[in-house]
Parts: sequence; C-alpha cells; structure tokens
Amino acid sequence: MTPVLELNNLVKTFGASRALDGLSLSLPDNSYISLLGPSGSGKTTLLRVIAGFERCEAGSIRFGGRSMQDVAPHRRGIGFVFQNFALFPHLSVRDNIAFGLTNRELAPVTNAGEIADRVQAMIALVGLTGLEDRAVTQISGGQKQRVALARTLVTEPKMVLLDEPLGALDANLRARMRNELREIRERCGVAFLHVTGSETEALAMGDVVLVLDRGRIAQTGNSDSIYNRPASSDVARFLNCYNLFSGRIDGESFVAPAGRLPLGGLRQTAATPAYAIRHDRIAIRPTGTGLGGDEAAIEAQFLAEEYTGSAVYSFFTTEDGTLLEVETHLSKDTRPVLEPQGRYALVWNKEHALVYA
Ligand SMILES: Nc1ncnc2c1ncn2[C@@H]1O[C@H](COP(=O)(O)OP(=O)(O)OP(=O)(O)O)[C@@H](O)[C@H]1O
Repeated sequence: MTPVLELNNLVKTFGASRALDGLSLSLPDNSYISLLGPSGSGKTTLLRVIAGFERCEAGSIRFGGRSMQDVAPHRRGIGFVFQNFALFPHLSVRDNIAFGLTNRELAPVTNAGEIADRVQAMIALVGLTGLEDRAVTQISGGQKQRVALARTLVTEPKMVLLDEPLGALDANLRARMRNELREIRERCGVAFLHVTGSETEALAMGDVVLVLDRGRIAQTGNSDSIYNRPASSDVARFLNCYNLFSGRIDGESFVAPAGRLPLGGLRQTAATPAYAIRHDRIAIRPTGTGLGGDEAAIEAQFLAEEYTGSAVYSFFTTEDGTLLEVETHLSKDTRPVLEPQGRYALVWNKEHALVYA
C-alpha cells in the first residue's frame, strides 16, 4: 500500500524530556491505524507534530509525498478530532458541522447551497439525520462524537488524527462507537490515526497497530501479531495480558528469581531478557501433581480473584513476590475454587511461552 505519511527520525524535546526520540514510521493510506502507548510515551505530542501544532528539533515529515517542513497546520489537509470534542455549545448540530467549512482560513465555502449540501451529506454519513437542528448540549456523548468527526470530515481532509476519541464516553458506548468509527472511515476512504491508551481498543480497531514507547515506535503490526508476538517485554507488559519474569537463560532453562522455567515457544532477540506467558494460557492445579513433558510450572500463593461473569481473574504471588495473573474463561473451564492464601501450581505448556534474550 502507498504510504500516506512518512516520518523520519523525529526528535521533539521539552526541556530535559525527549517526547519523541528519533521516531520513524510509514503509514498506509486508506486504513485504520491505532497508535497505542502508555501515559507519557509521546502519543499526543506525535499527533500535534503531524498536525503542525508543534515543531520538531530534527527529522522530517512527508504527507502525501510532500514535505511538511514549512506547511502551516491549516494547509496540510489533515483533520484533528479532540478527546473532549471541542464543539461550540451555542450552535446546533448543523451549524457546528458547517463551521469547519465556512470559517476555515484556506478556501472557505461561502455558497449557501453548497454548504447545505455538504453538511447534509456529512450528517447522513455519520448517522445524525433528524438531529440537524438540535443544540449540541441536547445530544448524547456518542452523538457529540459524531458531530466532532463530521465537522472535521466535511473539510475533506486526506487523513484524520483522533486523540483518544472514545475517552470521554462510558464503557458501553465506547464499544459501540468502535464499530461506528471503523464504518465511517471505510465510507470516506481516508486514513484514520487513532491514539489510545487502551490495548483492547487499539487491537479491536486497527488494521495496523503501532506501539509507542518512550518516544519511539516499539512495534508495528496487525492486531494478531502484536497480541501473540509482542516484540519486547515492554510491549508484552503494556498489553496487560502477559505474566513476565525477568532473569537469564541457562542452558535449556530460563532462570528467574521465581523459579527455573524450561525453554520452549517463540524466542526473540531483545536487549532485556524476559520470559512471558499469557494470563489465559495458565491452568491452576493442586501442588504435587506431576507435570507432562511439555509443561512448565511455578508454585504460588492465591491472593484474590475478580469474577466478571464470562471469566475469572485469579491473582497469585510467588515466594520472591512476583505477582501473577490467571484468566479462566468460564465458557471453556469451570470456575476455580481456591483456598484463601492456599498454595497452587500454575501450569502451562512451555511452547506457549515467549522468551526474550
Ligand atoms: N508542553 C509540554 N511541556 C513540557 N513537557 C511536555 C509537554 N508536553 C508533553 N510533555 C512531556 O512529553 C512527554 C510525552 O507527553 P505526551 O503528552 O505526548 O504523552 P502521551 O503519550 O500523550 O501521554 P497521555 O496518555 O498521558 O496523554 C511526557 O513526558 C510529557 O510530560
């Protein structure tokens, strides 16, 4: 796919802190791209740099094949949707959307017929038909989100940047809006770059997922490769679905303070050695039961559990204080009955482990 945006070696500092630390990436056109990163990793800074609201000390930005070096934000053809929507409370849905067309610095649209047609088409595209004359103070959070998106899309940007666009919505609505956003993007055929701190949102939405860590891209891939083959223990930690052990390789074992784990599974080269096993790959057994030849196990004390209806999350600690989590899906397994403070063997197939060394 042709890249719509190419960033090369971007550096942006704020005093002593490097918000972007030699960041490079290339984004495909006409696709949904999720940008996932922990708090402070540089997500907002990156969006602001792409939009032109911030300047970098070093590096280059090419958008649609053109250098953006001296191009002002309003001339870039890049739309921005803010987390809090930034709507005008005194204007109706229609007038909020029209605002982007009539008040833009570059080629404002003045023909009333054209404005009406373009705004109406946008209202239909985002599913707000019937609410045109409503004040934006009298619509729901999800509808506000659509107005914010329509106000950007009406200006026909070649790419849309969305900064935590679902962050202000409650959990149910957030899940519904994921689908809506993907469908709207498909209908308008431009690239969306969606910033989020939520791994489930990033994996659910992105055709391509970028993981940002300390101002650099730590991994780029589709959801499946990010989830199943995180490129480093930092990415695995951030995905929130892996138990991680630090330690070192010794022959055919990984030696961690929590115990000796047989090697197996996928090995990846990484600066910091680590052993990772997914929460949902672990079975809880009584201690002292034998292990199969392909199994790895560690003993741990049960601390607490969280029941969500479809799954149970059980928390354990090893003797050295490593906290471990086990996710049991109740559609596959029965709910574990665990003694408070009891000791258990946590067992997994060693082929399911990821080893970084
Ligand atoms: N205007 C600023 N002045 C000083 N430091 C800043 C400024 N903006 C960002 N930073 C710093 O740059 C780093 C990246 O910040 P940024 O807001 O881009 O992170 P983020 O990934 O969007 O975080 P969050 O998810 O918490 O919003 C942080 O260390 C932050 O403290």
